[in-house]
Amino acid sequence: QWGYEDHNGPDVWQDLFPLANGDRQSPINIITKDALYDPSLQPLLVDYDPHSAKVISNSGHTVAVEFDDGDDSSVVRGGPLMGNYRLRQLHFHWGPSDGHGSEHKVDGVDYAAELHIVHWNSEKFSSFVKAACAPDGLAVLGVFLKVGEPNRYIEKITDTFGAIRSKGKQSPFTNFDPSCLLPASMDFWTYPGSLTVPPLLESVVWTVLKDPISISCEQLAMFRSLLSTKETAGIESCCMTTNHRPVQPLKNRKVRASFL
Ligand SMILES: NS(=O)(=O)c1cccc(NC(=O)NCCCCO)c1
Ligand SMILES: [Zn+2]
Repeated sequence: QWGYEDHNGPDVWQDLFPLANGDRQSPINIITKDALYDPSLQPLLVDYDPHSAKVISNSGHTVAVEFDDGDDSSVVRGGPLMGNYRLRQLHFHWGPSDGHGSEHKVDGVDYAAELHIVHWNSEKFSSFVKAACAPDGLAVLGVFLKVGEPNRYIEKITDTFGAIRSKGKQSPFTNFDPSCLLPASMDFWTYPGSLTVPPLLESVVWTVLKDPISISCEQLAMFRSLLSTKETAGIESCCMTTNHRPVQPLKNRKVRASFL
């Protein structure tokens, strides 16, 4: 099973997942001076129904809030996107210390963590799984987390950790609108990329917000206290201390900016 340790981590994912060395892999280092301002980019518009939120789960690789994607109650549109993309799940990536943990970088700088809000193209496809195999099938909104003040909305997520400590655990989680985890500005960079976890499918239109949201170091420590092992693991249980993929080659891609 793939993971983030030496024996099963990002450096050996290519053994089982050949796309690891593909032409549009994520994450990347966003070099701001090379980003092209594109005035034709529309504003990114999110419209989420808090009742779409269903469960929060420990997948063993991250903690994810899963949404009911049976209709277009919660969507993102605009920006570089053609049509509606339906909200599916959100999850986080972090590192072993506060100094790094984001997946994307900005001018070589890491943030402490990164939130991914995952959507799929419900205009062209009938399911997430089908959309995940198409070049414009998924839209992931990336939000950087910077260590600072405690975040009262992240607190709603960390409050559930006692019930989902080990891999495979789930807990009801509703009445949650992910807009509360977005910064004041919706300025973004966008580029064509991939899932940052196996199978690394090259089906993601990435939009990475320029401004971070805050998270406290205590809240970050709670993410690292989640377990990547099942409850039955007993004494061999281990903490989810890191789950971020290193940056990948830009190759023949352009990053566009929605702002000057
Ligand atoms: N990291 S990411 O590129 O945003 C990305 C995009 C789409 C799916 C995923 N990850 C998954 O689907 N993981 C399956 C388990 C997560 C829900 O428990 C990650
Ligand atoms: Zn992710």
